[in-house]
Amino acid sequence: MSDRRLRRRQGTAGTDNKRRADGPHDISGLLDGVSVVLLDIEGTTTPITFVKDELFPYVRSHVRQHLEEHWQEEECQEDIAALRKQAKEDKEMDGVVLVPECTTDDDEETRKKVLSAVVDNVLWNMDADRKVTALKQLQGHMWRAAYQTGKIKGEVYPDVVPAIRGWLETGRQVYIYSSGSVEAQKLLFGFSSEGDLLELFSGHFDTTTGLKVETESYRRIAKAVGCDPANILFLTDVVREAKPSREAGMKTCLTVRPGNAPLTEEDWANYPVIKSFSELACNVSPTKMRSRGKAAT
Ligand SMILES: CSCCC(=O)C(=O)COP(=O)(O)O
Ligand SMILES: [Mg+2]
Repeated sequence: MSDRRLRRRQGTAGTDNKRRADGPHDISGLLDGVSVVLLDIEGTTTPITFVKDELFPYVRSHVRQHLEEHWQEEECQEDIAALRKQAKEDKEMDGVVLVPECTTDDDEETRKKVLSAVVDNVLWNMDADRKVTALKQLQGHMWRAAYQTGKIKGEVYPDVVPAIRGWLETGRQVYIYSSGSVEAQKLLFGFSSEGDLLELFSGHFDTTTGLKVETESYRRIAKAVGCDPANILFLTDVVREAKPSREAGMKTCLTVRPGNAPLTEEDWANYPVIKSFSELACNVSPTKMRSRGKAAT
């Protein structure tokens, strides 16, 4: 059997991302009728390596220190309570670490025991790259200090800002939908390598609206932005997110970026694919710029 047929049978694309990204793929008319562009972050606006090699390791190496320093604070206790609640829901899962009850008045021995359990619980959740709100809220709170002190700068692909500006100039709105908490999203774009980009976005959605693999989440987003799903274009690197967004009636396009998981032949056949936002850029003419506010087709 040929390599290609074998890969198709196994449902794996091998090096196809590179081969296919260099070849033709149909994205014509993708922006037609679109008045809202909804963007994923990791693997779409931002390299996966930034999340996996900078953001997540920061949490792993600072979680104990963060808990030690903020233990008495309401926000920290709320984060711990949310992790405890999530762990109870996960109690049947392999290797789950439960978080014992605690108060800020506990003796030192109890505090240390609970703190270690929280650290282990966070690491267990992160080992599985779980997208649960409790973990994402804590991560967002931890990254706050890292961004504000300049230890971390949000990475954004160079083709992202020019394309967004073109969409805005042609009367479209841009929203973010990421598993990272809304606070984490605002930090990434507020303290980005390209400066403060928050003014580009009309709003942000996270897992408090629902998981990205569930169709209902996309229906909720469409309702929240007051737009028919058919007029929303969702860009993501993950097929498990593309599928439910399409089921909800949105237009969907996959993004291929360096380091993203390879797409299968079937994915290439089923979805439009871009490797840079510049493929969806609007060349704004001076006339169109003067009539801002009108959605272009
Ligand atoms: C908002 S930055 C942190 C990204 C993150 O925590 C994550 O899980 C990535 O999720 P995405 O939905 O952007 O792929
Ligand atoms: Mg992604």
